[in-house]
Amino acid sequence: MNKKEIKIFSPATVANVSCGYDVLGFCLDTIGDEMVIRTTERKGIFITKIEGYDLPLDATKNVAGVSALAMIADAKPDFGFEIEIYKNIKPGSGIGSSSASASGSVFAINELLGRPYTKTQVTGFAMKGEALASGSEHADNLAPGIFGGFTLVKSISPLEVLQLPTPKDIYATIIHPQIEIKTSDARAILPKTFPLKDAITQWANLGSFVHALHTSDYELLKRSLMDVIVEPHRSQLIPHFAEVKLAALEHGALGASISGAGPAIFALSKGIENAENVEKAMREVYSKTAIAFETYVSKINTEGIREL
Ligand SMILES: Nc1ncnc2c1ncn2[C@@H]1O[C@H](COP(=O)(O)OP(=O)(O)O)[C@@H](O)[C@H]1O
Ligand SMILES: N[C@@H](CCOP(=O)(O)O)C(=O)O
Repeated sequence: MNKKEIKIFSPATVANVSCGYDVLGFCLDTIGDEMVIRTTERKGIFITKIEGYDLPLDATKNVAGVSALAMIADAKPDFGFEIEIYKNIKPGSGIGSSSASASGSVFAINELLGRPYTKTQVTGFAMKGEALASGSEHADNLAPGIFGGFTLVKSISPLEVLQLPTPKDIYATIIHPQIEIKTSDARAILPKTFPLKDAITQWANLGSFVHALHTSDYELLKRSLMDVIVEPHRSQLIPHFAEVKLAALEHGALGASISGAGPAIFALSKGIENAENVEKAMREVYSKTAIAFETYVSKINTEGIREL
């Protein structure tokens, strides 16, 4: 007998990770949404409650509903689902707010259906929801949320996700200035073509970053966390980005860049002490401004979305 209700934690995620625009991501542990999903006799998807932020209850306008509708169109259950969303991740944050909802609903429905779908298939349904928010399909936030740890999306069609190892002593620091940047807008400002020399630099860094994860080579990781493609364009949308990045690097971070489409900025550090020093240094930069902000230090969440 399958369960009729499930409560989950759907974590925030960091996409791009400097050198891996649209393909690399990792999963956070200290911030995420909660969701309750239960079966109902009436067929369909019904978002019955959203707390935290003002988002549409209409399932066709909410990313959680869109991905869930895609899954039930395929599974064709003879019952429906109610979804409650308790949002902690501000929409337009750059730490995968839309992704947490789009993946949380389908993760939970898959559990309630007795797990007929693989993690890759669940990610495929979640992409339908994520596309509503960002204007195009990408899975670099969804994959780390669903698989946990660091992930690389090798291809979106057909969808292929690689799970990468997590070096044991690596921590993330996030600063989230409370301004909103819509992912769709941050995608629209990017040039359509890039100089070949920049592409060469970027794929060399991406390859060496993946190698560094496999070998726990922190020195190489530090030299690979660079972005010559996206960061130069998007950093203009984030007040004090250069100062925050410099402060993080001067206080022990291995690297720092824009988290997803921003405005959040992430740093990776070896050891929690360095990650906390980086947090303090990032806070000092924004404390001198009128912009409200939140910061988080997190281990890498290797489990991903979990049942509560
Ligand atoms: N359940 C949801 N959670 C978050 N955002 C949602 C949700 N449903 C629809 N949206 C819309 O998606 C956009 C936020 O997504 P996005 O710009 O990708 O930000 P983020 O980087 O935080 O994921 C907003 O326009 C928001 O209204
Ligand atoms: N690869 C995407 C990631 C967007 O992440 P989000 O957390 O800002 O939704 C992009 O950079 O556009």
